[in-house]
Amino acid sequence: MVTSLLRVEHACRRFGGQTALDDVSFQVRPGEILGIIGRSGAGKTTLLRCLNGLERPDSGRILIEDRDITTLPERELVQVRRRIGLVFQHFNLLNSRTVAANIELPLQIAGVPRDKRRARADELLELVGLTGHADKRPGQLSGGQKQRVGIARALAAHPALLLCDEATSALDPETTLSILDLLRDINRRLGLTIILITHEMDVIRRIAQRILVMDHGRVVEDAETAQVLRGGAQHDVTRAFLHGESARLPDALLARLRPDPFAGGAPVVRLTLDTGATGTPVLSILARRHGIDATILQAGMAEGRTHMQAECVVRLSGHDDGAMGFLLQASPSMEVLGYVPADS
Ligand SMILES: Nc1ncnc2c1ncn2[C@@H]1O[C@H](COP(=O)(O)OP(=O)(O)OP(=O)(O)O)[C@@H](O)[C@H]1O
Repeated sequence: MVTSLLRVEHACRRFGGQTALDDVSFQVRPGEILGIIGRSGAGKTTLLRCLNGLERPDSGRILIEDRDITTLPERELVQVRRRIGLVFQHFNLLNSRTVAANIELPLQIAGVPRDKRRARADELLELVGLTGHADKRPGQLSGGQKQRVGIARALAAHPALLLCDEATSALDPETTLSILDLLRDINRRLGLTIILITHEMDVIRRIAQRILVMDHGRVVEDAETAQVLRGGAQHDVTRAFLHGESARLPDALLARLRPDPFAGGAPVVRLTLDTGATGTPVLSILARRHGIDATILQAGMAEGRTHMQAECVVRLSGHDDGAMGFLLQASPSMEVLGYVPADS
């Protein structure tokens, strides 16, 4: 029985003096959604190319359904590649073909007869919400619709793994959400394993169960997304991704911020709070029950996995032993950024 759909063991890849992959190891379980995030140059593209056999690591192994693709001859590699569906940032659709013919392309290459191909394309068009668009050309579709076609094409040959390379980076925020929801739906309905390569934490936050953070060719974090969002990040790069989306703290505040508590100092904390009808009036409770005044120093909105959240940096004045416990309950990812004079 296959326990891990994909296993990367000590993969290394260098280009001249440049290390693109440095001893990369991780596993992906069947049915999992894994988000791989990293800054530009971190090694994501090289890893993706190694995963689909376009590139071979200099050393290490990559096993897909227990077959080591780093040693397979080209003919067998083609078979393993059929187990992987690719979704691209710029869709890579052929405008000379209809939507249905684009979806059928991988099946045509694999020699599947025309009537079976068309039946599969119709099935997939329904799955991605594009019934009725079969005979259009990609050029007649919106960006989000094009990506739906890209996803349908990637699914055509019943892959075991869907590799999405910055699949939403060319889309506006609303369309991004609808595509991520579609991927989550496909994962649930088909039990399909998905790997998303991205540089956006929001993408991971929204659908990935696990996060892998790459930096300078290394995996610096491999954890459950929920754990990282609760404040359990192990590495600075992960924390930078988590908070990089929120505006940088104002320089005047940074200049006053000291790392350790001091007499007359007030903590500055970053809170992520639920909004809307389900949200607790955290700051009111803090004042009424705990006698703590919270001054908002910075605030913004962030997209959570299921709903919008408010992210704010506040200075807490007053003292109450239960206050921090209460805040941690309301915002499990609460982070104490430092201390400033209480009267500042
Ligand atoms: N074919 C190549 N020849 C030379 N150097 C390369 C090649 N491919 C990648 N590199 C180098 O390897 C490192 C990792 O690059 P890679 O493209 O994998 O990173 P990335 O995380 O995908 O970045 P981006 O988000 O900008 O695409 C970089 O320093 C890059 O310059």
